[in-house]
Amino acid sequence: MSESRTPQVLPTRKCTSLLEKFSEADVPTGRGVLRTVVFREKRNGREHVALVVGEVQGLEGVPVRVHSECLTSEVFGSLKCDCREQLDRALDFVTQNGCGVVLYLRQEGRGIGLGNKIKAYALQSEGLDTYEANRQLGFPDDLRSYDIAAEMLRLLGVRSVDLITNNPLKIAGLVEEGIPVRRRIPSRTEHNPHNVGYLRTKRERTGHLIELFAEDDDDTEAKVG
Ligand SMILES: Nc1nc2c(ncn2[C@@H]2O[C@H](COP(=O)(O)OP(=O)(O)OP(=O)(O)O)[C@@H](O)[C@H]2O)c(=O)[nH]1
Ligand SMILES: [Zn+2]
Repeated sequence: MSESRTPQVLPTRKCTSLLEKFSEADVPTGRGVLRTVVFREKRNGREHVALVVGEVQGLEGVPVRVHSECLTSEVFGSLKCDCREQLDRALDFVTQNGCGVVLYLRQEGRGIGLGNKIKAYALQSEGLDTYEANRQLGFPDDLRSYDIAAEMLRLLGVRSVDLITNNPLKIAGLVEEGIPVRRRIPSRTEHNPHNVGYLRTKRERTGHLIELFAEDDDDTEAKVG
């Protein structure tokens, strides 16, 4: 009797490439030089940025922040969220560490875009929370995907990451896209009267590991901030 040859099911990932590496230069900043690498999405020309410190090619456990664009806080100083502070603290961490990557993804408003985020803010001023406002506009809670981030990391030669985040879905998203997450580095920011409700909602509704109050402190892990 001939040997049965049941095909083995192997883990797969998309073979198609979503991105091209478009340009690269050293940019001096107050924190030091950031190697600024721009990737372009082939399907729509959208540009995403990797800010690289040190030599990360072929390394395991590279400190990485996967950051989503937030024009309102990062450029205009909005106090409604903690995005700008998270970005600043991640840049502090990778520059002080001498090695790491901050990916700046053009996924404004958790992927719904700036105009829709401002529509969501208008609904929030009527009493809806951040997720209810998204739903009212016909969007899911979070429209982001991590395929672009994963491909950027692969193109940079990063083998596994220590992810700077409080968002468990971000960890799961990267792992699903084939990037091993060795551990989480918590990102701690200050809350204010304008963002405390938003942070609390993220903690309660989507399990964000946000330390809001002194009793949440756990000094056993490395932290950003
Ligand atoms: N739709 C919507 N997007 C928001 C709102 N507030 C902030 N954002 C967006 O949320 C995104 C924040 O993303 P991240 O900085 O990755 O934060 P996160 O998903 O909470 O995860 P970590 O910061 O990694 O813990 C940015 O794109 C902001 O523009 C809001 O009320 N509604
Ligand atoms: Zn924000």
